[in-house]
Amino acid sequence: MNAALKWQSQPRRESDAEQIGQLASLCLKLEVATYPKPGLVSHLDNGAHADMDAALLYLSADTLAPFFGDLAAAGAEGAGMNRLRAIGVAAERAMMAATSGVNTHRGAIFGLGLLCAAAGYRGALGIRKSLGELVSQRWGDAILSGPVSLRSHGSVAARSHGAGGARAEAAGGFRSVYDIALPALYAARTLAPHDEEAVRVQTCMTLIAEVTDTNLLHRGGAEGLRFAQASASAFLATGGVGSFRWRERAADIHRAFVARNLSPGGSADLLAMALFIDRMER
Ligand SMILES: CC(C)(COP(=O)(O)OP(=O)(O)OC[C@H]1O[C@@H](n2cnc3c(N)ncnc32)[C@H](O[C@H]2O[C@H](COP(=O)(O)OP(=O)(O)OP(=O)(O)O)[C@@H](O)[C@H]2O)[C@@H]1O)[C@@H](O)C(=O)NCCC(=O)NCCS
Ligand SMILES: Nc1ncnc2[nH]cnc12
Repeated sequence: MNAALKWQSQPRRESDAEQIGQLASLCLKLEVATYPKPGLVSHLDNGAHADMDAALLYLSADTLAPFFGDLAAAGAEGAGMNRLRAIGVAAERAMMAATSGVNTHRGAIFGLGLLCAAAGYRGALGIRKSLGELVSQRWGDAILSGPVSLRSHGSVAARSHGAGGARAEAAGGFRSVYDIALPALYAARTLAPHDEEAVRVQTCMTLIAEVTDTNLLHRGGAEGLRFAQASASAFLATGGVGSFRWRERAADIHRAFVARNLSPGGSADLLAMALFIDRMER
C-alpha cells in the first residue's frame, strides 16, 4: 500500500475536528486502495466506470477533508441538521467542481459526514455512545423528514424497489456498518491476519451480499441486485479471503460485474464508514 495511505496517529482528543476530517478522508482513500472490489474503481482499474479512476477519487477525498472537519466542529458545537445539511451541500458542490461534475462521493459525504459530526459531538460531551447511535438519536428524525430529491438515481430506484438507501441507513444508526460490516471486518482479521487489504475485500463482499445498494438497483434493476448479492454470497460461502486462490475468484466476480455495468457504490461508502468507526471506536 502507498505509504501516504498508512494510518497517521489516531485523533488524540475526539473533539479534534481537523484530525477527524483527515481520518475520514483517509478512510475514503483506503476504500479505493482495495482490489478486487466487484465493479468498483480501485488503484488497479476503473471497474464499471467510464468517468472515474483512482486519481479522481483520491482528489475527491482530499477535497472533502476540510468539510468533514467542519462537520466534526459543527457537531461539537451542537449543530442541528439544517447546519449540517448546509455544510454537506457545500461539500457536494466542492466535490463536483474538483471532479468536473462526476459524482464520486455523494453518498459518502452524507454518511461519513454525519459520523464526523457525531464524533465531534461525542468528543465535546465526553460520552461513550457509539457514533451510529448518536447520529440516530441526535439527527435521525430530521434526516427522515428532510428534503428528498425526486430525480436522483437513488430516489428513483428507492421508489421503484422500496429501498431505504443512504437516508434510512443513517437514520437507523448505520445498522449495515455495525451489524454487517464490522463483524465481517473483525472476523476477516482472523482469516487473513497481517493483510488489511484482504480484510477490506472480505468486508466489501459481505456488504454487497447483504445491503440493498441503490446504485446496483439504478444500474441493474432487481435482477442486477440479485446477481450481485448472489455472487458475493457465493464468494463468502466458499471461504472468502480465507480460501485458496481467493484473489482470482474475487477478480472473476469483479469482471462479471463490469460486464454487466454493475457498481455497488453504496457498499463502497459503507466500507469507508466501517473503517472510520473501527478507528474511532477502538
Ligand atoms: C441523501 C443524499 C445522499 C441523496 O441521496 P439519493 O436521493 O441519491 O439517494 P440514495 O440512493 O439513498 O443514495 C445516495 C448515494 O448513497 C450511496 N448509497 C447507495 N445505497 C446505499 C445504501 N444502501 N446505504 C448507504 N449508502 C448508499 C451511493 O453513493 C455512492 O455511489 C455514488 C457513485 O455511483 P455511480 O454508479 O457513479 O452513480 P451515479 O453517478 O448516480 O450514476 P451513473 O451515471 O454513473 O450511472 C457515489 O456518490 C458514492 O458515494 C448513492 O449514490 C444526499 O444527496 C443529500 O440529501 N444531500 C444533502 C446533504 C446533506 O444532507 N448532508 C448531511 C450532512 S453531511
Ligand atoms: N471505489 C469506488 N468506485 C466507484 N464508486 C465509488 N463511490 C465511492 N467509492 C467508489
